[in-house]
Amino acid sequence: MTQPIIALHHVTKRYGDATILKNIDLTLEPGKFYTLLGPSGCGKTTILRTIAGFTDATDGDVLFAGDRINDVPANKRNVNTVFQDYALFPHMTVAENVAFGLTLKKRPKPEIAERVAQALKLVQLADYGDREISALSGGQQQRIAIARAIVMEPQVLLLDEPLSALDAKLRRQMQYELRDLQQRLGITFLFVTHDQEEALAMSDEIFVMSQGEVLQSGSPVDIYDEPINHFVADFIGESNILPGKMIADFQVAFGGHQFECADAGIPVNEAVEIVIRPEDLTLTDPANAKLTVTIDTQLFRGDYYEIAATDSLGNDWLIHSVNPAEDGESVGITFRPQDLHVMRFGEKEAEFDARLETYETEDESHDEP
Ligand SMILES: Nc1ncnc2c1ncn2[C@@H]1O[C@H](COP(=O)(O)OP(=O)(O)OP(=O)(O)O)[C@@H](O)[C@H]1O
Repeated sequence: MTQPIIALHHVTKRYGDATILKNIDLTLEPGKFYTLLGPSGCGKTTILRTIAGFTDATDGDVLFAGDRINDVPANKRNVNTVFQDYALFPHMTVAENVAFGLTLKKRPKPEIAERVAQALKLVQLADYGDREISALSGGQQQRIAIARAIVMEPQVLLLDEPLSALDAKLRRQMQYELRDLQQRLGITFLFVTHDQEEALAMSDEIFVMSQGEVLQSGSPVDIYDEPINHFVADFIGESNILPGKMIADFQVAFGGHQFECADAGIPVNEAVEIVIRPEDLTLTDPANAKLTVTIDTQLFRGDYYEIAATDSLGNDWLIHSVNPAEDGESVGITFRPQDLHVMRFGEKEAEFDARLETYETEDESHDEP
């Protein structure tokens, strides 16, 4: 593995009796786009502040390129932050704002001018240097805040909900721009959001947080397809989460029937939860179906119908279908074994990874001649 640019080892943060971060371990590799995702108050900003040096960890180590930096002051860390409210100086021009950090460092004037011009070009506002901050739109102010951070040439850029003040359309555009900028700069971004769509769209790797803990980390696809528990499944994307029981390896029961699934290593008869994404369900004739449900209601969402239904045991189902159904109609649903994902109650990420390893390795050994 590449030497991490940032690592947190067993980082805990307490304010009085309240434990805000609980034994956080995370590593960031150079040049990747990472996201801290979780509901309000789960500790995302506190992690950024700990890395930036604005907050001290109560316990644990903060490493930069392998060196412990707990005692290094914020202005000596090769890390810059873009804040949620941009924190631009309203009485300065755009160029003066972007130049601020370099001026503080007493860099020569021609160097400052060149680096400011370069940073403004990178955020596509090359001609805006003389503008007043108040004469910029929200999206432009956002880009200036980013220019002011990247002009310092940090190895790590921390972004605290930088898109939250923008309207939906501009927000989408800025998602593309930020991703593109990260790839062009080739530096590490650690982005904070509570918006799961934004996290899925932009990140190489996501850390899903709840109540001061990282519950799961992985690529957007891994986290979407194999959420570790109810919280993650529910927080990321739309899902059907049903109570079930493990019958055997690769066999699970729910909704009154047994089904083939892609999960193993769980004791027989253990109570589990099953996740199926609404887009993995297909409406079909009840005669060919795996389960029959009754349609309660449906909403037209433009490119699909979002259908709410109930099975014979009273479980609620959400189905995305390109075809509409009739309210009150009894319809069949089908799904593939690989679209079921079984979750154990209370399983931690390390246990989940270890379990997956056992049967994924077994699978490979079955493949050998
Ligand atoms: N200086 C402080 N003193 C006491 N408690 C604090 C302090 N700073 C943060 N907290 C508490 O720590 C918890 C985590 O806050 P943090 O800002 O890290 O959450 P967050 O996930 O970034 O939330 P949001 O998405 O709302 O910004 C909150 O309950 C907050 O009230």
